[in-house]
Amino acid sequence: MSEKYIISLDQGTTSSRAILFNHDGLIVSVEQEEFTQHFPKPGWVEHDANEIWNTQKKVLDDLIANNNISPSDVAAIGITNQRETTVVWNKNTGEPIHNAIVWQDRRTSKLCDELRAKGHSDMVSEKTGLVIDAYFSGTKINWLLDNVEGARELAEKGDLLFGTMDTWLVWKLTQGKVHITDVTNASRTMLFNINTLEWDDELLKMLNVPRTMLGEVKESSEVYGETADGISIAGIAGDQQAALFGQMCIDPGMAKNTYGTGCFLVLNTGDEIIHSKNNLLSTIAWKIDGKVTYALEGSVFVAGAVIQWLRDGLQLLQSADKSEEMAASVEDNGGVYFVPALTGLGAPYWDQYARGTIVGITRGTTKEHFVRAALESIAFQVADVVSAMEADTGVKLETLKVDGGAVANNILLQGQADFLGCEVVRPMVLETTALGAAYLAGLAVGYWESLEEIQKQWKEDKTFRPKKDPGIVKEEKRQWKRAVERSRGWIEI
Ligand SMILES: Nc1ncnc2c1ncn2[C@@H]1O[C@H](COP(=O)(O)OP(=O)(O)O)[C@@H](O)[C@H]1O
Ligand SMILES: O=P(O)(O)OC[C@H](O)CO
Repeated sequence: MSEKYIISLDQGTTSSRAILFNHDGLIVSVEQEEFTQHFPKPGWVEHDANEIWNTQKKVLDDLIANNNISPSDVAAIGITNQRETTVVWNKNTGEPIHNAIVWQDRRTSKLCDELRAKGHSDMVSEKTGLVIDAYFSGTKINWLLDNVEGARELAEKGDLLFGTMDTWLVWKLTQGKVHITDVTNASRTMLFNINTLEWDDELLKMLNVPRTMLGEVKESSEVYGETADGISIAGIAGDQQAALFGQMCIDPGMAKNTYGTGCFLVLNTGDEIIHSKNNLLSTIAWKIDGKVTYALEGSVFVAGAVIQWLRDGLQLLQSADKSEEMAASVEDNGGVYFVPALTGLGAPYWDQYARGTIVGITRGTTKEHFVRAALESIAFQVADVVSAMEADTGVKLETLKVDGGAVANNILLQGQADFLGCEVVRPMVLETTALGAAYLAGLAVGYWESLEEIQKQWKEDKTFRPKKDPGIVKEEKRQWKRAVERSRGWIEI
């Protein structure tokens, strides 16, 4: 293969990035642009899809220009994206009919309550692997069609298209020629049957979404089309699935957790769909060469975001990385427990009416205790998800591979190993999400020959092992559970 590089486009919740990888799976260069977060009402979160496209295009162009490479040096582009975030656009004009509704947005909570009350939960869970929640795309599309003037008529006429961010980017990159998604993103819409691998008529009817709005569902590693300058777009996966692949969790029983804005713990369950009895999600990890791999996922909505809030909201921290030093300066949390249910609680509680709660404050509490409690809250939430997973699979987790912006924090990862009672392993390349998409694209075009070849590229940076007295851990977990109970159902319906 004469081409030297693969490019990953990582369209995240807060920024668009383009990353250049070489054949060793190492990062050559990164470009990143943040974009605007819109909060039009409490609990609502929107992005301007045109701004997302413009930032994504800019970082791609800058990456190529700043590294003095030409498109012909690039074997393929892989796309990975924030999942569930929903954009609807007019296929004739190419213009979105409204801002994209972001995965964190809670505006459709009431509709979800109604769907549950009508008894749809079991059917949705059986078909999609999901719980009924405002998190997923389906109710967001329904909201857009019912609340944007004229939208329903246009949709019925077949003029509107729906996409998650992968779909939107492919459509833009191919100048409106290709309207597709991949199985991983489709599996987060609440419209896709993960058993039959098709959009599902009963779900479409339940949410009143015309089938003409939906793109064709593709595998995660194949050529979907090409950019204006002739680069093949050859890999797509939602960011958490891409991270699972980038961490090379390719065998059943392997798990990774990504600590970003939220935390997403994903366990490879092979060709088996495990229907969780403990409020986790079944989802598609990837489909490659006709073979589907499934996963079990625990999604925690607020993780690194709690540190961001201490920094920007409370101005208690100068920077996110200062949290490590501050937390290390106290022996323990001083009895303070912080439940960061700032946008409700995700797995395993799924309480959209929970809100942030801090308990155990005394005259002796300092800001360092607050910071320590905030970091511990991330690790406690992950431990809750792991307990649910172990209950579902009957297997004790022995190793958790970790990645994401917050894993720079050693106190967090040591706390995680203590609360889980298992090894927590941080890899050398932390950009596992982008790497996963690069691998998917590179495999499709023969840039990498096989999984065996890329498996050798994964390297460990550091392993954290449990150190804390198990008796103390047990007591701290008990206190955490009490704090969670106090945060639940806070918003009155
Ligand atoms: N050293 C640190 N300790 C704790 N949290 C951190 C640290 N560095 C970054 N973070 C948190 O990690 C998040 C950024 O991680 P990133 O993976 O870039 O997130 P995302 O992809 O969700 O935008 C932020 O919420 C930030 O507060
Ligand atoms: O953009 P991130 O990394 O916060 O990930 C968002 C998730 O895909 C939401 O499900």
